[in-house]
Amino acid sequence: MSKPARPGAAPAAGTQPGLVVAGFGRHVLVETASGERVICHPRGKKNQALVGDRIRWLPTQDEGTIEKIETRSNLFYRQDEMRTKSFAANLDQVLILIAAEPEFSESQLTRALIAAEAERITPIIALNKSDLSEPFGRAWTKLAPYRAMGYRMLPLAVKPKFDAAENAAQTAELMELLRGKKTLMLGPSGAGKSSLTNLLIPQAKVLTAEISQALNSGKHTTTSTTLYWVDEARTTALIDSPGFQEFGLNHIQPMQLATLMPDLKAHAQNCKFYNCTHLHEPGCGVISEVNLAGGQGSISASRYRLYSELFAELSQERRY
Ligand SMILES: Nc1nc2c(ncn2[C@@H]2O[C@H](COP(=O)(O)OP(=O)(O)OP(=O)(O)O)[C@@H](O)[C@H]2O)c(=O)[nH]1
Ligand SMILES: [Zn+2]
Repeated sequence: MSKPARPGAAPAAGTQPGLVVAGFGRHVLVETASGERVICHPRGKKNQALVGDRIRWLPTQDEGTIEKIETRSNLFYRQDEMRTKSFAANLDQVLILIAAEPEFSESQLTRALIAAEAERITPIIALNKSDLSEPFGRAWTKLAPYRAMGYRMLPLAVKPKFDAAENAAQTAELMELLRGKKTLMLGPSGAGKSSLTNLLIPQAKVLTAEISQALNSGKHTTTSTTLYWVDEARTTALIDSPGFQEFGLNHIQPMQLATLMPDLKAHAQNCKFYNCTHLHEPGCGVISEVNLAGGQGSISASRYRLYSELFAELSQERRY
C-alpha cells in the first residue's frame, strides 16, 4: 500500500510527474509530461491537490491517484460566508481584471492586493473597457493612489464596441507581461474575464466543456478552476477561477495587515510604538499621514477606512 500523498513526502515507486490543470471538488485533471490529461483522485482525506500543483501520480485502470504533492511556492485562498478554502498554488503573478463598468469596488481590489502581497506575488491591475472613455477616465482617476503605490497597471479593451488602434497595442502589452508565467486571473462579474480568456485562448470554450464533462460526469459546471495554456509550447498559462467572490484573508494576522498595504507600510516606520495598530495610538505615523491637511497625504481616507475595517474583521475571525 502506498502512503497518502503528503506535501514534500518521498515519491512512491512507479509514479509519474504531472501538473494539475483543473479541479472540481476532490477530483482533479492532471496533465502528464507528454501533454495527455488524466483524471486523478486524491489518496487519503487531506492534501487536496490544487490547480497549479506539481504532483506525482500513479495510473490505475483509466484514471490515476495522486501520490505526492510537490512543495508549493505559494497558495491562494478564497472565502465565502462559510469558510476559507485554498484553490490554486504555485502562481507567478495575479492579474486583477476590473473595468470602467461596472464600477469596481475598492474594497475588493484592496483585498485582492493584500492576498497577493501576503503570498509575495506580483499583482497586475488591468482596467478593461478603455473604449468607454468617460467611465474609463473616472475609473482610471480612482486608481491613481494604486499607481502611486507602485502597482503595475494597464488599460485594456478586450471586446471594444468600436475597434481602435490602441486596443491591439494594449493587448500586446498584456501578453508581454504574461509571457512565460502562470497567472491567476480574477475580477468581479462583468469585468471581462471570459472575454479575455476567449481572446487569449480561442479554444477555451471547447476545453472547458471537455473538462466539465470529464470531471463531473457530463453535468455542466462552472465552478472549477482551470489552467489554460496560452502558447503551444506550454510556457504561458492563464488560470481562471469562475464564480470568484472574495479572497480569503483569514490566515493573515491583523498586525501583519499594514505591512501588506504599501501606502501604510511607508509610514508605519514613523510610529512611536513598535507594536502600533495605527488605529488610535498617539504618535502614529500612519494616522498623521491620513490627517494631513486637505487630504494631501499619500494615504487616502478610503484606504485607511478599508484598513480599519479589515483589521476588525481579521481580529474577529480569529476567535472561532
Ligand atoms: N465596451 C466594452 N465591453 C466589453 C469589453 N470587454 C468585455 N465587454 C463586455 O462586458 C460584458 C461582460 O464581459 P464578460 O467577459 O462576460 O465578463 P466576466 O468577467 O467573464 O463576467 P462573469 O462571467 O459575470 O464573471 C460583456 O457584455 C462583454 O461583451 C470591452 O473592452 N469594452
Ligand atoms: Zn501607527
